Amino acid sequence: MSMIADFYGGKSILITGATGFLGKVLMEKLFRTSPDLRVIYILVRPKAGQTLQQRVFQILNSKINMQMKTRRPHELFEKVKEVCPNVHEKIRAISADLNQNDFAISMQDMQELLSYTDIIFHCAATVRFDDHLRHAVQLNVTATQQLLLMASQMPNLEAFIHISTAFSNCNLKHIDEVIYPCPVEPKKIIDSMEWLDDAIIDEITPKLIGDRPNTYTYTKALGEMVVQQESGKLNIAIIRPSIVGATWQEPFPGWVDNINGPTGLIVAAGKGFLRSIRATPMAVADLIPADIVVNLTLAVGWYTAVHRPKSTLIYHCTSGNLNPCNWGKMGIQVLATFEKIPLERAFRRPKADFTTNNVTTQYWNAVSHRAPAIIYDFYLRLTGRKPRMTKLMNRLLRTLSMLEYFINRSWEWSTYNTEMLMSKLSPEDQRVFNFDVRQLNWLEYIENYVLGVKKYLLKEDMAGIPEAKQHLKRLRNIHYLFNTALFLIAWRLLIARSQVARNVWFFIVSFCYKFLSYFRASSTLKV
Ligand SMILES: CCCCCCCCCCCCCCCCCCCC(=O)SCCNC(=O)CCNC(=O)[C@H](O)C(C)(C)COP(=O)(O)OP(=O)(O)OC[C@H]1O[C@@H](n2cnc3c(N)ncnc32)[C@H](O)[C@@H]1OP(=O)(O)O
Ligand SMILES: NC(=O)C1=CN([C@@H]2O[C@H](COP(=O)(O)OP(=O)(O)OC[C@H]3O[C@@H](n4cnc5c(N)ncnc54)[C@H](OP(=O)(O)O)[C@@H]3O)[C@@H](O)[C@H]2O)C=CC1
Repeated sequence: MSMIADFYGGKSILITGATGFLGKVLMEKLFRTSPDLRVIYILVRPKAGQTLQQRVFQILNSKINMQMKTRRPHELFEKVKEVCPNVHEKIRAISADLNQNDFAISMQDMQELLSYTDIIFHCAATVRFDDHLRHAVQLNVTATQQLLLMASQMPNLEAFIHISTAFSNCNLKHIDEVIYPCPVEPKKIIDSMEWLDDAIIDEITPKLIGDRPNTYTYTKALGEMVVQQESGKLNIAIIRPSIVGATWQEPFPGWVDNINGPTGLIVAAGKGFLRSIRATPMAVADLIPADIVVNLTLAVGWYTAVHRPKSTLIYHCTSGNLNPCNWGKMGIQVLATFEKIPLERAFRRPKADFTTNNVTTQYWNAVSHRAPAIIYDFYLRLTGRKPRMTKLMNRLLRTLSMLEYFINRSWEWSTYNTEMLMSKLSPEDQRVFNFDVRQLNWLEYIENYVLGVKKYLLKEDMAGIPEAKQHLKRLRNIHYLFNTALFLIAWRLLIARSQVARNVWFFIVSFCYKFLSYFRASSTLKV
């Protein structure tokens, strides 16, 4: 019997960010392992044209692939529906916007949340690297502060689990499971965001974030400080995952549904848009599968509530120190998988190289990214269609420039608390809530990741693989034709303009002619 699964039975659980990547996997695992939980409250903001019910429906139900008109196998909540057929009755969606005062939650809903919540998992955040500081502070800092205030009014609350990121202190090389203070107090930052105008905020942002690369990592660090300062009598724990990737094993290998982190680049490589990337092949690729993060989160929730550690414990959910893999190995495996299982309608053949300095990066960006996009847009214009490739390529290059910081450095995260927790679990819990990253086989994981991107994110049918391979062959022929034509044109132009080139050309032609004549003569003699 799993003690952790048992613990969540009958509980009322509040999840923020449940419509996000990690939130969905968390909810799925909770329902699958503790189908007798009382309710999961999810704070959901209404989105353009969608009611709350429609958003919940979208999480729970398989999307129909309109091209195939069939229900696709393996949607996220498929297994849950077997063990918990009334799952939709156990999700209580509460209209809430974390950017608003009191989250704009109705009085009645607030009363219900305060009275019944036993555990909080705070996953909501803005994960954009380029978010305006005001917005990033509002969501990653102020909202966390408000949620803690709410939590302090919950008489039944047993644990508050805050999801941060292993990169909140990415300005350091070695990171321990402690909170490192930022120079300016979060309260001062929150206050200043109230009265400073956008232009001044823009001006001071680089000074505030200091040696961190973006507003995301900075505000996540401030969020941790807020958690520490406002913890009061609450039982709190912080989890710091590194780069969250597709699921490893559960509920299915390779499940992923958004383009954050490496996923977007995997798609770009598979579709042939991404041809070169500025990355250090030997740098540690600290990826961590989403199901490992979720298993650790649920174990931490149990441990924090039951064992009530005296101080706020921080748990690193990283792979680098226990089972390292590097970007070089990862890139090779991604491309090898696309050889076997290509994506449909690729723009070019999947083939990408790592570059290591600014000059080669600029060169390959011009030759392999910008030039093909301009040529393709020219072709689209000629055939009366709207050009779009240059815009898409510029977006990709912007994304690459934002991710570069993370793929050209290595960090060391200590994992004492995480390993301590693992040793406290029963063998059954170690199996059901496995977060031992040492058991992960990277090559197998990456292959499943790439396959998952094709199946779950892009919703491509496996039956289309032969056609996708055919398409790649056509692209290869076009590539050879194009290169030959380019060579001939360049040569013709050179010959027209340069006496030296002409001389070289005549020398080569006469040499070939003599060579052939010699062969012809010697074969005639033999006869
Ligand atoms: C040699 C072969 C190589 C093969 C590949 C090898 C893999 C190497 C991978 C290396 C990756 C390294 C990643 C490091 C990440 C470190 C992470 C730190 C960990 C964390 O804690 S944070 C969580 C991660 N966060 C992110 O990843 C967010 C990063 N993204 C952004 O900040 C912004 O999106 C970005 C990059 C600034 C781009 O902004 P913008 O140009 O404005 O574009 P949009 O965001 O508007 O989106 C464009 C387009 O995509 C759609 N979109 C956006 N997000 C999603 C989503 N989550 N799911 C689905 N679709 C999404 C969006 O709607 C837009 O579509 P349109 O149709 O409207 O144009
Ligand atoms: N993905 C990763 O690589 C990593 C993630 N993390 C952390 O994990 C957590 C979850 O990340 P992930 O699932 O990937 O992120 P997602 O972007 O997929 O999800 C973010 C969630 O926050 C919600 N949210 C955003 N703004 C608001 C708002 N104003 N009001 C209510 N809800 C809001 C989103 O809701 P909506 O659907 O309405 O947009 C969504 O549910 C975050 O705290 C992140 O910092 C840490 C390390 C790595």
